[in-house]
Amino acid sequence: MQKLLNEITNPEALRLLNQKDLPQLAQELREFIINIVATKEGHLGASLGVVELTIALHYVFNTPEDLLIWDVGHQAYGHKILTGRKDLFHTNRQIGGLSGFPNRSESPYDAFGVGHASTSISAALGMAIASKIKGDFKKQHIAVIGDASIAGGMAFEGLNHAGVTDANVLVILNDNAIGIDPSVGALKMYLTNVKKGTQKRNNIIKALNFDYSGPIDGHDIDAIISELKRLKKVKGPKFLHVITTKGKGLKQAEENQVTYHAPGKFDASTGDILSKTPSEFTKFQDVFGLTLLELAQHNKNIVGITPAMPTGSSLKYMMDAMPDRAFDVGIAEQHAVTLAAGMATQGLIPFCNIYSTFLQRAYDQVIHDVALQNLPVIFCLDRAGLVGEDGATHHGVFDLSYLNCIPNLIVFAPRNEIELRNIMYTAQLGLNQPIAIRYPRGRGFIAHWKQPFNTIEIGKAVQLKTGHKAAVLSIGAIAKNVSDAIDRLGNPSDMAHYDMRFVKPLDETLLHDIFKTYQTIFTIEDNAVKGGFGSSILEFAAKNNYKNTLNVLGIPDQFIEHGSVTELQKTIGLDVEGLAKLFSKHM
Ligand SMILES: Cc1ncc(C[n+]2csc(CCOP(=O)(O)OP(=O)(O)O)c2C)c(N)n1
Ligand SMILES: CC(=O)[C@@H](O)[C@H](O)COP(=O)(O)O
Ligand SMILES: [Mg+2]
Repeated sequence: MQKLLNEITNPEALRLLNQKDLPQLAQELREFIINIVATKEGHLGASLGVVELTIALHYVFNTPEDLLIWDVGHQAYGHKILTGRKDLFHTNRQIGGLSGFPNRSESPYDAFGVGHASTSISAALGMAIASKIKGDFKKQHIAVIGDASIAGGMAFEGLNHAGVTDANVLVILNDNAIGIDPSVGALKMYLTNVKKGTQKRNNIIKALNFDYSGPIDGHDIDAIISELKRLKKVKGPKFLHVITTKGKGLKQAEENQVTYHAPGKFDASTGDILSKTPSEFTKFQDVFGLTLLELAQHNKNIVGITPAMPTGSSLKYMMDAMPDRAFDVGIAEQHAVTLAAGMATQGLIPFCNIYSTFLQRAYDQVIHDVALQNLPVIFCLDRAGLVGEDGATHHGVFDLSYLNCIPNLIVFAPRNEIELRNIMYTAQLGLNQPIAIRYPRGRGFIAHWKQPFNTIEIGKAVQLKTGHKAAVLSIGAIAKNVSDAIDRLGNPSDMAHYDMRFVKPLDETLLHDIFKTYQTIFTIEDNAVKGGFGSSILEFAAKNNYKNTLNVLGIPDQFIEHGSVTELQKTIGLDVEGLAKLFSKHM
């Protein structure tokens, strides 16, 4: 029974509550989050950990006038529920429903759109400076940032700037000593020492000119409220260090914080994760992780790098087996890329695994530190294409475009697990240039993917199917939808299908054949249509004066929201049925 929570339709109603009732509200809010996430899925541990902090923030500050920014935003479920979205919360992360992250178009209480880590301090500082310029000295600007996210470069840059301003900004460090995987690095050690009381002097936050307070117990609502009230009156940059437990209130989530970061469906009363229907297929991530380990066992120069995603990327297999050769560098994509570049100068073979969406952070490093020096770094871009429920902030739909224009870089997309294995094998044999290998989130299509290795010839495409009337050129794992769509045609033998494999270099010899053979050509990619694979084919056609009918399909020039991958593909015509319909129109 959510007696108190049911009355809280917005934070104004919350502020009318008696402070002594807030622990009861915290309990109800936790239960509400657990009940919905248990069936609808989503991020769990982070939101459970900040229930008291969330209530205290909205109780003390005058949101939405005061601006509250949640770093990453995966911990903001309580915030959403208290700010008028309780009745819609069951639609969280579903198509047409609430976004899993704060989003300015969703609510005036979401002061800044988030999803990628370490942005909150810069954004809050920007808002605080804007308020000052506008002569508003009452407004508060608050960034809540986790212990893993504060180690990201941008967060340091924000602190460094804020410390020399008199901007009215409050940074709250929500320190639960874990990211998705355990936090890493010297800063984590520093924070541990602060908590143990062994780091009383040389406070690095004070040294950056912040009014520092804490650490305080982030589950003690009265303590947080009293400190927030004090800080509200302090001018200039302030920093509050709060200690919380990720997963607080659900035993399993507290004990197994990595799994319960985003546990999938679970039993709300017991906390036990519900078993999924077993699949004969393996995740691309595990194919990557297990293949890398296998290769590293034979090639001593191989090293692995992940910025804070050892479990998600499956680099953990190598980290467990070879801790000296596999590195979790924390939320530090830029560092990860240049670290790989440095290693490559010394003859190591770095497999730098970064989610496609997060590599956007390290674009200059890819160009300036890797490609310009032609260093043979092997980028493995995980979560390429549509990722599903995480939505617009996380879809990996720009990589082919942003990599396509970089000289020296090979760009490859495996259509299945065996191709992923073989390109990893080929790359570690020794390329004289960098390569980016992009593959999707989730399971592949081949049960027996662990086949003996074969070398892939760089720049060589393959024909998957012959045809009489038209040709489809696909890149990457979307090939599966294309094959299934062709199978549904009245006359499948009309359509030829080529897996082009490489966006760079293109297999121009084969392309000439294709353009001379088929009047109608489709290009299909799960990347933005602008600047990606299809654009390269259009350029090829223009350069060679081909006048064929070209249909370029991919992610349209808009941000795609959240929903299951299949649903999202349907909305943009990349699903099997949509492709089949389109093909048949041209037959
Ligand atoms: C730039 C970037 N890299 C990686 C991620 C993936 N990611 C999401 S949450 C998270 C861990 C955040 O940990 P922390 O800041 O401590 O917050 P907590 O989950 O503990 O509340 C990571 C690595 C991301 N969102 N953005
Ligand atoms: C909040 C965040 O950025 C991550 O938790 C992300 O949701 C991970 O996505 P995967 O589930 O695809 O690893
Ligand atoms: Mg944390």
